Amino acid sequence: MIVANPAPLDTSYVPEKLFFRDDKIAAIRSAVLAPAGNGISNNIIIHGDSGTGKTSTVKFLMRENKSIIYENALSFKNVKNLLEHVISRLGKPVSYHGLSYSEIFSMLNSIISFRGDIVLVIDEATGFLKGDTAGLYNLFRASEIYGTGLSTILISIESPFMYMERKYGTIVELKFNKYSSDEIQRIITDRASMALEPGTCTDSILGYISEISGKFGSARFAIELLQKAAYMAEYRLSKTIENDDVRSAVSLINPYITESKLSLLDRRELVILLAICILLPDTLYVDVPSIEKEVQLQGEEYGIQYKKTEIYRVIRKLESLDIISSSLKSSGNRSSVSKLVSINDVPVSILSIKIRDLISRL
Ligand SMILES: Nc1ncnc2c1ncn2[C@@H]1O[C@H](COP(=O)(O)OP(=O)(O)OP(=O)(O)O)[C@@H](O)[C@H]1O
Repeated sequence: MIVANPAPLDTSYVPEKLFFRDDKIAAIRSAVLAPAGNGISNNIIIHGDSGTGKTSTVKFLMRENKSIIYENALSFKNVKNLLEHVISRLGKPVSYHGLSYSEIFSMLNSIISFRGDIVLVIDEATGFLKGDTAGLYNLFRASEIYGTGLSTILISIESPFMYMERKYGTIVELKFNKYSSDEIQRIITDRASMALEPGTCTDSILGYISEISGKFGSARFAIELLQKAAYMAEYRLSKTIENDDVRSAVSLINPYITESKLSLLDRRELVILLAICILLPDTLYVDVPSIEKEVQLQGEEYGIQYKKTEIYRVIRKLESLDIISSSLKSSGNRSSVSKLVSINDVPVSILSIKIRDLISRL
Protein backbone atom coordinates (compact mmCIF):
# COMPACT_ATOMS: atom_id res chain seq x y z
CA MET A 1 0.00 0.00 0.00
CA ILE A 2 1.25 3.47 -0.86
CA VAL A 3 -1.55 5.81 0.18
CA ALA A 4 -2.04 5.65 3.95
CA ASN A 5 -4.36 8.66 4.26
CA PRO A 6 -6.06 9.91 1.07
CA ALA A 7 -7.44 13.21 2.45
CA PRO A 8 -4.28 15.37 2.07
CA LEU A 9 -4.08 14.32 -1.60
CA ASP A 10 -7.46 15.85 -2.31
CA THR A 11 -7.14 19.30 -3.87
CA SER A 12 -9.93 20.67 -1.65
CA TYR A 13 -7.94 19.77 1.48
CA VAL A 14 -6.85 22.78 3.54
CA PRO A 15 -3.72 21.94 5.56
CA GLU A 16 -2.96 23.10 9.10
CA LYS A 17 -0.02 25.04 7.74
CA LEU A 18 0.03 27.12 4.56
CA PHE A 19 3.49 27.75 3.17
CA PHE A 20 4.67 31.05 1.62
CA ARG A 21 1.37 32.84 2.16
CA ASP A 22 1.97 34.64 5.47
CA ASP A 23 2.04 38.01 3.70
CA LYS A 24 -1.31 37.34 1.98
CA ILE A 25 -2.86 36.14 5.23
CA ALA A 26 -1.65 39.31 6.96
CA ALA A 27 -2.93 41.48 4.10
CA ILE A 28 -6.43 39.98 4.26
CA ARG A 29 -6.50 40.30 8.04
CA SER A 30 -5.54 43.96 7.98
CA ALA A 31 -7.55 45.01 4.90
CA VAL A 32 -10.82 43.29 5.74
CA LEU A 33 -10.99 41.15 8.87
CA ALA A 34 -9.63 43.61 11.44
CA PRO A 35 -11.78 46.53 10.15
CA ALA A 36 -14.86 44.24 10.02
CA GLY A 37 -14.22 43.39 13.68
CA ASN A 38 -14.48 47.13 14.38
CA GLY A 39 -17.62 47.66 12.34
CA ILE A 40 -15.87 48.98 9.21
CA SER A 41 -16.75 47.36 5.88
CA ASN A 42 -14.08 46.96 3.24
CA ASN A 43 -13.88 44.97 0.02
CA ILE A 44 -10.99 43.02 -1.44
CA ILE A 45 -10.47 41.15 -4.70
CA ILE A 46 -8.04 38.25 -4.64
CA HIS A 47 -6.81 37.10 -8.01
CA GLY A 48 -4.14 34.84 -9.48
CA ASP A 49 -3.67 31.69 -11.51
CA SER A 50 -5.23 28.37 -10.62
CA GLY A 51 -3.53 26.51 -7.77
CA THR A 52 -1.85 29.54 -6.21
CA GLY A 53 -3.62 29.05 -2.88
CA LYS A 54 -6.40 31.67 -3.12
CA THR A 55 -9.20 29.48 -1.78
CA SER A 56 -7.08 27.70 0.83
CA THR A 57 -5.83 31.00 2.22
CA VAL A 58 -9.37 32.23 2.77
CA LYS A 59 -10.52 28.86 4.15
CA PHE A 60 -7.51 28.89 6.45
CA LEU A 61 -8.68 32.27 7.81
CA MET A 62 -12.22 30.92 8.28
CA ARG A 63 -10.85 28.75 11.09
CA GLU A 64 -10.00 31.80 13.17
CA ASN A 65 -12.78 34.13 12.09
CA LYS A 66 -16.38 33.01 12.43
CA SER A 67 -17.81 36.06 10.65
CA ILE A 68 -16.61 34.71 7.28
CA ILE A 69 -19.22 33.06 5.08
CA TYR A 70 -18.05 31.19 2.00
CA GLU A 71 -20.04 30.79 -1.24
CA ASN A 72 -19.07 29.68 -4.73
CA ALA A 73 -20.38 31.93 -7.51
CA LEU A 74 -20.69 29.02 -9.91
CA SER A 75 -23.80 27.82 -8.02
CA PHE A 76 -25.65 31.09 -8.70
CA LYS A 77 -26.94 33.04 -11.68
CA ASN A 78 -25.96 36.41 -10.28
CA VAL A 79 -25.10 38.35 -7.12
CA LYS A 80 -28.77 38.83 -6.16
CA ASN A 81 -29.37 35.09 -6.37
CA LEU A 82 -26.36 34.46 -4.15
CA LEU A 83 -27.48 37.03 -1.56
CA GLU A 84 -30.96 35.49 -1.45
CA HIS A 85 -29.30 32.19 -0.68
CA VAL A 86 -27.19 33.79 2.08
CA ILE A 87 -30.34 35.20 3.69
CA SER A 88 -32.04 31.82 3.71
CA ARG A 89 -28.85 30.22 5.02
CA LEU A 90 -28.46 32.66 7.90
CA GLY A 91 -32.05 33.65 8.51
CA LYS A 92 -35.19 31.67 7.98
CA PRO A 93 -34.50 28.74 5.64
CA VAL A 94 -37.19 29.45 3.07
CA SER A 95 -36.72 30.41 -0.54
CA TYR A 96 -36.45 34.14 -1.23
CA HIS A 97 -36.82 34.90 -4.90
CA GLY A 98 -37.43 38.11 -6.78
CA LEU A 99 -36.50 40.44 -3.90
CA SER A 100 -35.29 43.97 -4.63
CA TYR A 101 -31.82 45.00 -3.47
CA SER A 102 -33.26 47.20 -0.74
CA GLU A 103 -35.36 44.27 0.56
CA ILE A 104 -32.31 42.00 0.44
CA PHE A 105 -30.09 44.40 2.36
CA SER A 106 -32.77 45.26 4.89
CA MET A 107 -33.12 41.51 5.64
CA LEU A 108 -29.35 41.23 5.89
CA ASN A 109 -29.34 44.19 8.29
CA SER A 110 -31.74 42.44 10.64
CA ILE A 111 -29.64 39.23 10.48
CA ILE A 112 -26.45 41.23 11.18
CA SER A 113 -28.07 43.05 14.09
CA PHE A 114 -28.07 39.83 16.14
CA ARG A 115 -25.27 37.93 14.40
CA GLY A 116 -22.65 40.66 13.97
CA ASP A 117 -20.92 41.89 10.79
CA ILE A 118 -20.48 39.49 7.91
CA VAL A 119 -17.46 38.94 5.67
CA LEU A 120 -18.79 37.31 2.53
CA VAL A 121 -16.33 35.32 0.40
CA ILE A 122 -17.40 34.75 -3.19
CA ASP A 123 -15.10 32.21 -4.87
CA GLU A 124 -14.83 31.67 -8.65
CA ALA A 125 -16.31 35.13 -9.17
CA THR A 126 -14.87 35.92 -12.62
CA GLY A 127 -18.33 35.52 -14.20
CA PHE A 128 -19.83 38.06 -11.78
CA LEU A 129 -16.97 40.47 -12.45
CA LYS A 130 -17.58 40.23 -16.18
CA GLY A 131 -21.33 40.33 -16.22
CA ASP A 132 -23.10 41.59 -13.10
CA THR A 133 -22.36 45.30 -12.78
CA ALA A 134 -25.53 46.10 -10.81
CA GLY A 135 -24.98 43.22 -8.40
CA LEU A 136 -21.38 44.19 -7.69
CA TYR A 137 -22.31 47.84 -7.28
CA ASN A 138 -24.87 46.99 -4.59
CA LEU A 139 -22.55 44.51 -2.93
CA PHE A 140 -19.49 46.75 -2.77
CA ARG A 141 -21.47 49.83 -1.72
CA ALA A 142 -23.83 48.01 0.67
CA SER A 143 -22.38 49.76 3.69
CA GLU A 144 -22.85 53.29 2.25
CA ILE A 145 -26.19 52.74 0.53
CA TYR A 146 -27.99 50.41 2.94
CA GLY A 147 -25.90 50.75 6.11
CA THR A 148 -25.13 47.03 5.98
CA GLY A 149 -22.16 45.66 7.95
CA LEU A 150 -21.01 43.55 5.04
CA SER A 151 -17.47 43.19 3.67
CA THR A 152 -16.76 41.17 0.56
CA ILE A 153 -13.79 39.04 -0.48
CA LEU A 154 -14.07 38.21 -4.17
CA ILE A 155 -11.84 35.47 -5.62
CA SER A 156 -11.12 35.37 -9.33
CA ILE A 157 -8.56 33.76 -11.62
CA GLU A 158 -8.49 36.72 -13.97
CA SER A 159 -7.29 40.15 -12.96
CA PRO A 160 -10.31 42.28 -12.05
CA PHE A 161 -8.89 45.40 -13.69
CA MET A 162 -10.25 44.49 -17.07
CA TYR A 163 -13.79 44.54 -15.73
CA MET A 164 -13.68 46.91 -12.79
CA GLU A 165 -15.89 49.94 -12.77
CA ARG A 166 -14.91 53.10 -10.90
CA LYS A 167 -18.30 53.43 -9.32
CA TYR A 168 -17.60 50.33 -7.22
CA GLY A 169 -15.53 52.53 -4.89
CA THR A 170 -12.20 51.69 -3.32
CA ILE A 171 -11.40 48.02 -3.47
CA VAL A 172 -8.16 46.46 -2.28
CA GLU A 173 -6.58 44.17 -4.81
CA LEU A 174 -4.38 41.23 -3.82
CA LYS A 175 -2.52 39.20 -6.41
CA PHE A 176 -1.39 35.64 -5.70
CA ASN A 177 1.73 34.81 -7.68
CA LYS A 178 2.56 31.47 -9.19
CA TYR A 179 4.68 29.17 -7.05
CA SER A 180 8.25 28.34 -8.07
CA SER A 181 9.22 24.66 -8.44
CA ASP A 182 11.06 24.85 -5.11
CA GLU A 183 7.99 26.23 -3.35
CA ILE A 184 5.82 23.54 -4.90
CA GLN A 185 8.29 20.91 -3.71
CA ARG A 186 7.98 22.19 -0.13
CA ILE A 187 4.17 22.03 -0.34
CA ILE A 188 3.99 18.51 -1.78
CA THR A 189 6.71 17.16 0.50
CA ASP A 190 4.43 18.11 3.38
CA ARG A 191 1.42 16.48 1.69
CA ALA A 192 3.37 13.32 0.88
CA SER A 193 4.48 12.99 4.50
CA MET A 194 0.86 13.20 5.65
CA ALA A 195 -0.63 10.96 2.99
CA LEU A 196 1.89 8.31 1.93
CA GLU A 197 3.47 5.34 3.66
CA PRO A 198 7.07 6.16 4.59
CA GLY A 199 9.64 5.22 1.94
CA THR A 200 7.16 4.99 -0.95
CA CYS A 201 8.01 8.32 -2.60
CA THR A 202 11.57 9.58 -2.95
CA ASP A 203 12.68 13.22 -2.94
CA SER A 204 13.64 12.74 -6.54
CA ILE A 205 10.01 11.86 -7.47
CA LEU A 206 8.76 14.89 -5.52
CA GLY A 207 11.36 17.01 -7.33
CA TYR A 208 10.21 15.63 -10.67
CA ILE A 209 6.54 16.43 -9.93
CA SER A 210 7.52 19.92 -8.76
CA GLU A 211 9.54 20.58 -11.85
CA ILE A 212 6.65 19.61 -14.16
CA SER A 213 4.17 21.65 -12.08
CA GLY A 214 6.54 24.62 -11.92
CA LYS A 215 5.64 25.35 -15.57
CA PHE A 216 2.15 26.30 -14.35
CA GLY A 217 3.18 27.51 -10.87
CA SER A 218 0.28 25.49 -9.52
CA ALA A 219 0.20 23.58 -6.23
CA ARG A 220 -3.16 22.16 -7.32
CA PHE A 221 -1.59 20.55 -10.39
CA ALA A 222 1.29 19.14 -8.30
CA ILE A 223 -1.00 17.62 -5.65
CA GLU A 224 -3.15 16.08 -8.36
CA LEU A 225 -0.06 14.58 -10.00
CA LEU A 226 1.14 13.19 -6.68
CA GLN A 227 -2.25 11.64 -5.99
CA LYS A 228 -2.60 10.06 -9.43
CA ALA A 229 1.01 8.83 -9.51
CA ALA A 230 0.51 7.19 -6.08
CA TYR A 231 -2.63 5.40 -7.26
CA MET A 232 -0.88 4.35 -10.49
CA ALA A 233 1.91 2.78 -8.44
CA GLU A 234 -0.62 1.03 -6.18
CA TYR A 235 -2.41 -0.27 -9.25
CA ARG A 236 0.85 -1.76 -10.49
CA LEU A 237 1.25 -3.38 -7.05
CA SER A 238 4.54 -1.54 -6.72
CA LYS A 239 5.91 -0.59 -3.32
CA THR A 240 7.24 2.74 -4.60
CA ILE A 241 6.21 5.54 -6.98
CA GLU A 242 8.41 5.56 -10.11
CA ASN A 243 9.11 8.16 -12.82
CA ASP A 244 6.71 6.45 -15.22
CA ASP A 245 3.89 6.66 -12.64
CA VAL A 246 4.35 10.43 -12.73
CA ARG A 247 4.32 10.45 -16.52
CA SER A 248 1.13 8.32 -16.49
CA ALA A 249 -0.40 10.82 -14.09
CA VAL A 250 0.45 13.69 -16.45
CA SER A 251 -1.13 11.85 -19.36
CA LEU A 252 -4.24 11.20 -17.24
CA ILE A 253 -4.64 14.82 -16.23
CA ASN A 254 -3.81 16.04 -19.67
CA PRO A 255 -5.16 13.30 -21.92
CA TYR A 256 -3.58 14.90 -24.91
CA ILE A 257 -2.08 11.65 -26.06
CA THR A 258 0.82 11.85 -28.41
CA GLU A 259 -0.74 9.55 -31.01
CA SER A 260 -1.65 12.31 -33.43
CA LYS A 261 1.79 13.81 -33.01
CA LEU A 262 3.44 10.45 -33.67
CA SER A 263 1.66 10.30 -37.00
CA LEU A 264 3.72 13.35 -38.03
CA LEU A 265 6.95 11.33 -37.78
CA ASP A 266 8.43 9.11 -40.47
CA ARG A 267 10.13 5.76 -39.80
CA ARG A 268 13.63 7.23 -39.36
CA GLU A 269 12.35 9.82 -36.90
CA LEU A 270 10.37 7.25 -34.95
CA VAL A 271 13.51 5.16 -34.42
CA ILE A 272 15.24 8.19 -32.90
CA LEU A 273 12.31 8.78 -30.56
CA LEU A 274 12.35 5.10 -29.64
CA ALA A 275 16.04 5.37 -28.73
CA ILE A 276 15.22 8.25 -26.38
CA CYS A 277 12.39 6.25 -24.78
CA ILE A 278 14.68 3.27 -24.26
CA LEU A 279 17.08 5.44 -22.28
CA LEU A 280 14.48 7.10 -20.07
CA PRO A 281 12.59 4.65 -17.83
CA ASP A 282 15.09 4.80 -14.97
CA THR A 283 16.24 8.36 -15.37
CA LEU A 284 14.58 11.72 -15.92
CA TYR A 285 16.99 13.15 -18.50
CA VAL A 286 19.41 11.90 -21.12
CA ASP A 287 22.16 13.88 -22.78
CA VAL A 288 22.65 14.08 -26.54
CA PRO A 289 25.82 11.88 -26.77
CA SER A 290 23.93 9.03 -25.05
CA ILE A 291 21.05 9.51 -27.50
CA GLU A 292 23.48 9.39 -30.46
CA LYS A 293 24.88 6.05 -29.22
CA GLU A 294 21.46 4.51 -28.65
CA VAL A 295 20.21 5.77 -32.05
CA GLN A 296 23.11 3.99 -33.77
CA LEU A 297 22.24 0.77 -31.89
CA GLN A 298 18.55 1.00 -32.75
CA GLY A 299 19.46 2.06 -36.31
CA GLU A 300 21.40 -1.19 -36.76
CA GLU A 301 18.36 -3.16 -35.62
CA TYR A 302 16.11 -1.43 -38.15
CA GLY A 303 18.74 -1.28 -40.94
CA ILE A 304 19.05 2.52 -40.85
CA GLN A 305 22.25 4.61 -40.72
CA TYR A 306 22.21 8.07 -39.18
CA LYS A 307 24.47 11.13 -39.46
CA LYS A 308 24.79 13.34 -36.37
CA THR A 309 23.14 16.26 -38.22
CA GLU A 310 20.01 14.19 -38.82
CA ILE A 311 19.82 13.22 -35.14
CA TYR A 312 20.09 16.89 -34.10
CA ARG A 313 17.42 17.91 -36.61
CA VAL A 314 15.01 15.26 -35.37
CA ILE A 315 15.61 16.21 -31.72
CA ARG A 316 14.66 19.79 -32.64
CA LYS A 317 11.55 18.56 -34.46
CA LEU A 318 10.49 16.43 -31.47
CA GLU A 319 10.90 19.50 -29.27
CA SER A 320 8.85 21.69 -31.56
CA LEU A 321 6.08 19.06 -31.50
CA ASP A 322 6.27 19.08 -27.68
CA ILE A 323 6.89 15.33 -27.59
CA ILE A 324 10.17 15.86 -25.76
CA SER A 325 11.37 18.75 -23.58
CA SER A 326 14.91 19.88 -23.18
CA SER A 327 16.93 21.94 -20.78
CA LEU A 328 20.51 23.13 -20.77
CA LYS A 329 22.86 22.07 -18.03
CA SER A 330 26.07 23.89 -17.37
CA SER A 331 28.94 22.28 -15.53
CA GLY A 332 30.06 25.67 -14.27
CA ASN A 333 32.25 26.32 -17.22
CA ARG A 334 30.61 28.18 -20.13
CA SER A 335 32.14 26.08 -22.84
CA SER A 336 30.58 22.91 -21.48
CA VAL A 337 26.85 23.44 -21.60
CA SER A 338 25.04 20.25 -22.43
CA LYS A 339 21.50 19.66 -23.55
CA LEU A 340 19.35 17.29 -21.53
CA VAL A 341 16.27 15.68 -23.03
CA SER A 342 13.23 14.42 -21.14
CA ILE A 343 9.71 13.14 -21.84
CA ASN A 344 7.19 14.19 -19.22
CA ASP A 345 3.72 13.90 -20.66
CA VAL A 346 3.38 10.21 -21.29
CA PRO A 347 4.90 7.04 -19.77
CA VAL A 348 7.90 6.07 -21.87
CA SER A 349 7.11 2.36 -21.43
CA ILE A 350 3.77 2.89 -23.19
CA LEU A 351 5.25 5.25 -25.76
CA SER A 352 7.91 2.65 -26.71
CA ILE A 353 5.21 0.06 -27.37
CA LYS A 354 3.29 2.52 -29.58
CA ILE A 355 6.40 3.50 -31.52
CA ARG A 356 7.49 -0.11 -32.13
CA ASP A 357 4.00 -0.87 -33.36
CA LEU A 358 4.04 2.12 -35.72
CA ILE A 359 7.53 1.28 -37.06
CA SER A 360 6.44 -2.28 -37.80
CA ARG A 361 3.53 -0.94 -39.86
CA LEU A 362 5.55 1.57 -41.92
N1 LIG B 1 0.81 27.76 0.26
C1 LIG B 1 0.28 26.54 0.33
N2 LIG B 1 0.63 25.67 1.31
C2 LIG B 1 0.07 24.44 1.36
N3 LIG B 1 -0.84 23.99 0.47
C3 LIG B 1 -1.20 24.81 -0.53
C4 LIG B 1 -0.67 26.12 -0.65
N4 LIG B 1 -1.19 26.73 -1.74
C5 LIG B 1 -2.03 25.84 -2.28
N5 LIG B 1 -2.04 24.69 -1.57
C6 LIG B 1 -2.84 23.50 -1.86
O1 LIG B 1 -3.02 23.40 -3.27
C7 LIG B 1 -4.37 23.03 -3.59
C8 LIG B 1 -4.99 24.10 -4.48
O2 LIG B 1 -5.01 25.34 -3.77
P1 LIG B 1 -6.24 26.36 -3.88
O3 LIG B 1 -7.51 25.64 -4.24
O4 LIG B 1 -6.24 27.18 -2.67
O5 LIG B 1 -5.76 27.23 -5.12
P2 LIG B 1 -6.60 28.33 -5.90
O6 LIG B 1 -5.66 29.43 -6.21
O7 LIG B 1 -7.84 28.69 -5.15
O8 LIG B 1 -6.95 27.54 -7.22
P3 LIG B 1 -8.23 27.65 -8.22
O9 LIG B 1 -8.23 29.03 -8.77
O10 LIG B 1 -7.95 26.60 -9.24
O11 LIG B 1 -9.44 27.34 -7.37
C9 LIG B 1 -5.08 22.87 -2.24
O12 LIG B 1 -5.08 21.51 -1.86
C10 LIG B 1 -4.23 23.67 -1.30
O13 LIG B 1 -4.32 23.17 0.03
